[in-house]
Amino acid sequence: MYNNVQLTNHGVDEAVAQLIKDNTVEFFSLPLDIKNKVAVLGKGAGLEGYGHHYSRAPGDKKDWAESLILITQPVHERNMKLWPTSPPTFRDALATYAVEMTKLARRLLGFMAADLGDEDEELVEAFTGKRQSMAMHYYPPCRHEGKVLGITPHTDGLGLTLLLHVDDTPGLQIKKDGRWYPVRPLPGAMLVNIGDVLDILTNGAYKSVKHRVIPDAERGRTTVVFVEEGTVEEGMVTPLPGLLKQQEPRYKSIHLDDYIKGILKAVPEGIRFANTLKIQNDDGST
Ligand SMILES: O=C(O)CCC(=O)C(=O)O
Ligand SMILES: [Fe+2]
Repeated sequence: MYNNVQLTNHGVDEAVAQLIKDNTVEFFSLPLDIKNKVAVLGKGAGLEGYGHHYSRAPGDKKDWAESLILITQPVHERNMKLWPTSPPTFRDALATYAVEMTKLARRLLGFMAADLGDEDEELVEAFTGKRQSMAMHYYPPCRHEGKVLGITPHTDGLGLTLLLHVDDTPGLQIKKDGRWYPVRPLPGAMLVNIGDVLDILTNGAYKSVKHRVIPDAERGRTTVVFVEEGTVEEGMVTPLPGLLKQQEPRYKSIHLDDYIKGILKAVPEGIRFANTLKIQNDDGST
């Protein structure tokens, strides 16, 4: 069972991946006033748009990244005012990449369902037709090691995250057994990251992984991150009903809307909201 792997044989159309990489690099290289045309709308308006999204971490280290976050599916939830028109091929690149990534996510979720013995593919169903978003990040080089972080340590709050490295600059680290391990970008590879919602849906079988980004002293780093949300019927974030026929639930159920509100409040405080949903056993274990 895996919860953080790099897939090299992922079948994503190379031209489609190249197009999103090229457009992302070009976007971040544009003058600030152009990028700010799609700036985050401000407090309470959600995370969509261009800006310094993660500079809300507690502690004295500042997050050192420029990001562009957009909802890509369903189409009617796209906020086209925040979809850049420069470079001119960016919108097309985003839309075609989202379609390719939906196919890859379906295949991966199918493997996970088989692995879990989820014969009815409830896991695949949970993600079908749900909201997807993309986050493009640029981490400028930084020589002040120790003073800044590319992205503060976190687990991804939502379902399945698929990360595409645009270059081979290192920076991403994952936490395992209390230690940070660097992820070395493999050319063309897609990094699979389990988010907290997937952890909850699989009743803890697939565990979300804590990760952070450390900026490189010499080179900038660009990534393209695809995120898919998953819920069971009525928009609930809960262990899959099929799994609970044979297991006790490890997480309480919550509606996705309340879950997202919970994350937005917990993240700035450095809290993993999913932990608050864990069911304690009589002996205090989870
Ligand atoms: O850019 C990266 O390597 C990580 C980005 C990330 O953790 C995120 O978007 O949640
Ligand atoms: Fe992340």
